Amino acid sequence: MAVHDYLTRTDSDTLYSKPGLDLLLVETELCRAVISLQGAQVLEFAARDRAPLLWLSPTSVFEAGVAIRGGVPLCLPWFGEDLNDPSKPKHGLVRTQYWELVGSKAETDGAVVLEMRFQHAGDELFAASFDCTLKIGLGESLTFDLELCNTADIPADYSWALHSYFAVEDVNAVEVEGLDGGEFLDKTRGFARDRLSGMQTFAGEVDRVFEQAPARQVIQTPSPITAESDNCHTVITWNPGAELAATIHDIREHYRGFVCVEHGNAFADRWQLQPGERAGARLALSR
Ligand SMILES: O=P(O)(O)OC[C@H]1O[C@H](O)[C@H](O)[C@@H](O)[C@@H]1O
Repeated sequence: MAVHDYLTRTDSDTLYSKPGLDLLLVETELCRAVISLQGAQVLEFAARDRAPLLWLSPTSVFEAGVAIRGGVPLCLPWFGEDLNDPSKPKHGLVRTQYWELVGSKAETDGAVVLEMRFQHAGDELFAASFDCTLKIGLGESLTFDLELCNTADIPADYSWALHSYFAVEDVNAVEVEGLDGGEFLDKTRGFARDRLSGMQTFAGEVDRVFEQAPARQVIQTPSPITAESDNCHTVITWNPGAELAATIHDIREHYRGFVCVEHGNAFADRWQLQPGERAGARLALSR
């Protein structure tokens, strides 16, 4: 398959009638996907004859430097608030920066792999320079292969997550399998430690960090979603619930349509990389 057979360069005006960002559209026998060059963020993915995997806010803005609400943003090199300096942007730097598409190829099984790259020079927000490659696999499932290299001459801590917004029929009826018995930090209660018994459900606001979490979760909703990871030790479960959602301009009443089950290495699982050291991880999502 030649590149132009499956990849179209487009923009948010053409696809969503909201000018502002350059997008990639991938259409193959196996799937349809939309990817934003800002953030290397997958916004839409549906395998052929399958329900859409991801939720993209109908009220998201598409503006350079502003986080897009939905899909799979990559939060890196810190996750959530920078605890040492809350004035820094939430969820790191890379989700609001333009990434370079450095390569694309079609595999023999028909899957398309896009290779995206972002290089950080080191600045006042994050002193260490780093080089980040994200290979996005678009086939029957959606896969991410992340590789990060600390290119600085100082050691640095990297805390990150692929912040998947999964499309669900009704968040109140969703159950997440694969976290039973896990200890978590409850962000809604000042990071209090607690332990989950049974399935993770979403009655109201949920914001939990599971360290050393199992590699596989199943999101039970009509047409279940499976997430399977390799070297992602942290799972974060999030939905703001009705009350908090009402204060978030690009969520509001739409909170019922998604659940976030995020995979990465944050908090105690963060990567501590020496100068020149690399680390990698993989995540596969399917429905
Ligand atoms: O609104 P954002 O900056 O995209 O963050 C959205 C959410 O991301 C994660 O799930 C965090 O654990 C939440 O605390 C946060 O509210």
